[in-house]
Amino acid sequence: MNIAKVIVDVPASSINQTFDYKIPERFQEILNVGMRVIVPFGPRKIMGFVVGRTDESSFDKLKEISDILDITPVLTDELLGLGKWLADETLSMYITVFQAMLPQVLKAQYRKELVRMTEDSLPEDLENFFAGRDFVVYEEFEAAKISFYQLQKAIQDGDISVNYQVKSKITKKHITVVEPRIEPHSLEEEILDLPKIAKKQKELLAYFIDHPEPIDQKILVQKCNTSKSTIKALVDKGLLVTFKQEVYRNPYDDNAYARTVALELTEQQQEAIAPIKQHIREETHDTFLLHGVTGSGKTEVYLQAIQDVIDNGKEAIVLVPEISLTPQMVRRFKGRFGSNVAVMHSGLSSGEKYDEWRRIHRKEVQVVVGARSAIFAPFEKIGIIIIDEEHENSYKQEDQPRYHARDVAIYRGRNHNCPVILGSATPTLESYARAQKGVYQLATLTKRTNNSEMPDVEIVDMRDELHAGNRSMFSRKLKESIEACISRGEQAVLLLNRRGYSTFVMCRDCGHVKECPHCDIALTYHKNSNRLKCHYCSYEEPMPKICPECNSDLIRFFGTGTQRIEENLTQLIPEARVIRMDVDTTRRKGSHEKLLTQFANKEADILLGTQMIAKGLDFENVTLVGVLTADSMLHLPDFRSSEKTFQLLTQVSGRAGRHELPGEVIVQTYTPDHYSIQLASNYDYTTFFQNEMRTRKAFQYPPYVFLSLITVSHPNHVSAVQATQKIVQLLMKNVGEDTVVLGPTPSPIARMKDRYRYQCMVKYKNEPNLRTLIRKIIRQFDEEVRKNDLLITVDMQPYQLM
Ligand SMILES: Nc1ncnc2c1ncn2[C@@H]1O[C@H](COP(=O)(O)OP(=O)(O)OP(=O)(O)O)[C@@H](O)[C@H]1O
Ligand SMILES: [Zn+2]
Ligand SMILES: [Zn+2]
Repeated sequence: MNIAKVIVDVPASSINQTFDYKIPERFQEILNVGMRVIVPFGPRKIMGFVVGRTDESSFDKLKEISDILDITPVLTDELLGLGKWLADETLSMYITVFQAMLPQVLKAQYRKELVRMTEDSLPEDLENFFAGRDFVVYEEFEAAKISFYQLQKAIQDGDISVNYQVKSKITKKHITVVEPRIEPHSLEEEILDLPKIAKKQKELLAYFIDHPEPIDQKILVQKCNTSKSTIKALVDKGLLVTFKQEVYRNPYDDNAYARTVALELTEQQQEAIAPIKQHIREETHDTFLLHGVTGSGKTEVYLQAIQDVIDNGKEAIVLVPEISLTPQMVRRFKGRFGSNVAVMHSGLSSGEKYDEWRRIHRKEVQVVVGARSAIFAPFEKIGIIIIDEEHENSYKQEDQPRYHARDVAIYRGRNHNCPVILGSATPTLESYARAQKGVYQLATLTKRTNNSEMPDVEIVDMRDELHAGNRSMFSRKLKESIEACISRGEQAVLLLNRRGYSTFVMCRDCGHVKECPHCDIALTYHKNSNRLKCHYCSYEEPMPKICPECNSDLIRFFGTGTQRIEENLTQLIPEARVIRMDVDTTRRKGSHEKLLTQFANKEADILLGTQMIAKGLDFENVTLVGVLTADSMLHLPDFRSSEKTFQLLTQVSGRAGRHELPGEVIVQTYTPDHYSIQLASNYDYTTFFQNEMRTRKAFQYPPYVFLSLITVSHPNHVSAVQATQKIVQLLMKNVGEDTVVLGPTPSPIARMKDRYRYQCMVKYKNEPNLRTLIRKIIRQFDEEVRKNDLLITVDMQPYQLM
């Protein structure tokens, strides 16, 4: 078995296969499948994953593996198999999938360097540049402003060569630890021997008499109010020693969480958990849909199921939406399982993420709570997989590989013979339909744990407000309720459903709207900088003073950004203290948590924010929830817009009156009769499901059919249309009768970053060879993709149709 099969780090469809390499003698014993290696590939050295070992190769002149990057495999056999399946399923490259399974720091970085190959003199510029050195990093050449042509020629002549160095980004954290070198009783003598003026040194030694154990130098300096130089002086005298120790970066102080114990389950919870526990015990796979109203105690069910898994010696993966990985959520898991929990989400630094991953990899924890990519946790004895708020869009990755965490969860659940739980107050139509058909097991929690009523929802028709002469964003009813709420000393949450709305700039005279010159989308006004920005390509320009079309000075911004709402709010109710939460105020690391903590500490009366405030928050003093524009999402070109509206309204309503105090919800809308608004206000999921299923059936959308979306983009309009047209034709010729191929149609955002975008949509019920077919079709465009800047992306389960 001296040949390794390697997937190399070249994300190109023509290279999406294994390559054979000889395993040199010195690596024979240690090289294992799942390790990362460095291999020569063409003129350079690159990273690759070993996916197999074999004795034979159909090639006779094999190159050798240059180096091994890992000591233990980073991908288990199960993950390698999963990666292969996932790449096929989502039409992605193997390398892209493997890298998606690992923390960012394990992706290799390549450094180019120039190597002098000759003793003869080089052209003057280059000679000066090398200045007697044998190697120079490539960036230096770029900075040196020497003609590239000269370098090219020297490379052709063999005087200089380009070397690719693979550098891993891994950094481990070390601390300096201090401990006494001699026995405590001898320390006493030493103290007496020290000169009188060495007071600080004496104090420090005295500390070690009582605490002889090693201590982090930083903590020691703080604790003893001493300095590094004092420590050093004692080290020099041979009384103390310091050494470096590797530590994990743990962003959470595990001791800071008060331990909780299992609550006595309500009857409904018991009924829901019984079959799950049975599967844990019997080690069998099944998928459960836990449909429970907000506040019905789904999380407690998860916690107790996980406890069983831990007692069984197995491991648990819990996925929560990125946004709800709030301190509250972390506290609930760390509170129950302490340091047995690793947490993975994008708010951590890449070093912290790597350390949390290593704790999982080394099996030092049994539970991981994380966002989407935690589904790839390298556990080997998984006993349960839980996806909380399973309806959340963030479980679908909108980038290669375009996978849905739910599919991965079920695949791994089968591999490990363990139950998978999907939990939500508003399950996706897809999941609920599967539960109805018996593909998933349905468990329902209809009551809140404290039996408190769901808060009353009042719908306010904003057209009536206009007729009554109220042109503000706040209805009279909402204003009154906010004032009453504040005067009772309670708190309010206001949701601005911003998608589809933003602050665009329009000329009042001629109606001209400022658009991005590179994308077909209006520019957004940013007040802080008084500039217009594009959210798709980061283009920006200063806010114009006059209209570029008609020179009128009546150019103004419109729309309803959170910033403007905040201003209106403070004008309307000056005594209100407001915390605003949106992408702008939560950009900095930790700011999300900080704002929530302030709100929890009652430092504000109102929490105003976008979607990110709708989920998972549990504040006992919140009694009023206001939705400013319930319908702003309804009119997006997306067949899921009603479903998303229903979900959002239900989730945000669930934030009010969760504890002793009764809650109230006010929903402002211009379309009060729309069924998703009406039914959400009655918490009527079942009727919503039935209605929406009828619509989906009539228009042939999921879950009645499957969709595949192919998007083609090119800087030239005609090229984009033509390529899409060709794809459509090739598909039509080869699919079954019942399959519908739509297109070419311009994407809803028809131009982005100066590229024209067209799409082709396939709707099908049964098309077993579709993936192979699409792969084959795309291969026909390989050349155009490589040379002509054509871009084709395929999404086998599209959620974003833009
Ligand atoms: N069996 C129980 N007895 C008493 N209190 C409980 C019980 N189960 C859960 N709770 C409490 O009820 C509250 C709501 O529960 P939890 O947050 O788990 O609900 P949820 O269904 O996850 O809600 P949401 O979907 O709104 O996040 C929590 O404060 C929780 O501690
Ligand atoms: Zn104008
Ligand atoms: Zn743009």
